[in-house]
Amino acid sequence: MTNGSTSAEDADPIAVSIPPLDESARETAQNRQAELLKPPGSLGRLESMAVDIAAMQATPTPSVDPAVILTLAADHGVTAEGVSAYPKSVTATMVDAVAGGDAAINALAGATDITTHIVDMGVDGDVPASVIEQHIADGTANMAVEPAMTTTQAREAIAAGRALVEEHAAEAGVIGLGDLGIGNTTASAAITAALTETPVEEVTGHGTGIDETTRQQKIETIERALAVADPTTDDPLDVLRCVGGFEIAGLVGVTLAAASRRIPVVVDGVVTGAAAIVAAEINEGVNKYLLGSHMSTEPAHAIQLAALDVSPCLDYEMGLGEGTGAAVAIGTYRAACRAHSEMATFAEAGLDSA
Ligand SMILES: Cc1cc2ncn([C@H]3O[C@H](COP(=O)(O)O)[C@@H](O)[C@H]3O)c2cc1C
Ligand SMILES: O=C(O)c1cccnc1
Repeated sequence: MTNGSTSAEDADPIAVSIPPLDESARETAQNRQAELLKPPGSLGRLESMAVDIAAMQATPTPSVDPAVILTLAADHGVTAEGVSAYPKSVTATMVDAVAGGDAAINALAGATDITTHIVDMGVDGDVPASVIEQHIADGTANMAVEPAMTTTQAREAIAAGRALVEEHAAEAGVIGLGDLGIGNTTASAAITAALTETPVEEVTGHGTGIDETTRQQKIETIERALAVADPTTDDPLDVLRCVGGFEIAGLVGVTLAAASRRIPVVVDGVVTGAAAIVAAEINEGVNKYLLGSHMSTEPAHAIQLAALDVSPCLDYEMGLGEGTGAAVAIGTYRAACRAHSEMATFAEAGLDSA
């Protein structure tokens, strides 16, 4: 069951119109950068970050505020194959912790003035009433045995993600993507292998800390899943249905809806990266609205970012998810936008620029 979707989304949740970047706003912002009270180029990539956001938001004075992170949670049937260092029940426990303000995402988003929302897309267990409910089912099926979800469920989850943006982040300056779901680095690696045509061995990491023997089991599980369901690799919705997750599908919907509203989307780690490559395959216009955050320790992440042509703005050897990398990066994007909008020009300071 899902809720909050409009009849238009029910008709075709993947059909969105994504506007082109505003090149005139980019040019105005670029010119302003050249006039600010600093040697041209001396704020390095902070300058291009602000200019890129100006083109996305169609304004010469870009701002990340109000910044919102949507952390979508769901369970994965593939945990039955022993692919994670933690039991499936930890997903519900972590949703509880996020709702109570006790998780890493709460601390990091609090430190960077970001509003967070936690969403149940398909948790197999009880969650507190304060969690936003977009529950599709009690976790996906085991992808190593059968497709993770039905096409109807994949579409419902995408529609739910779109509804989340409309209902909770329509006025956001930026939206950061976050995930929770034991087993979801397996789904993410499988999606990445299929859509980027990369050998499973190269995209499969240690997730929450599995040893090398278990990683080999994870590789074998993903290879079996891709052989069992045999998704059409040039059909992103089919790949999502066969080896995805409800939170990943929801994040696809969030990304499509944000891009259609000119809201920049800050990709977090490997799970949100998997959602981003699905969204970009559904509609290539998405690419222009993606902002990198960090470089995850999971090997699929670098492959995803290269496929998306997105650069991370930091590398702190993080590999957690929840939106934690996005939270830290949004602090940097905010700094970039504030320098751009708040600094005086040489003329305002009564100085010649050269
Ligand atoms: C306590 C805890 C907090 C987390 N926060 C995010 N994840 C991350 O790790 C999980 C995916 O890794 P795997 O595929 O190896 O299961 C997801 O829940 C993801 O959000 C966590 C994992 C744990 C254990
Ligand atoms: O990069 C991530 O998003 C990640 C890495 C390990 C576990 N969960 C998420």
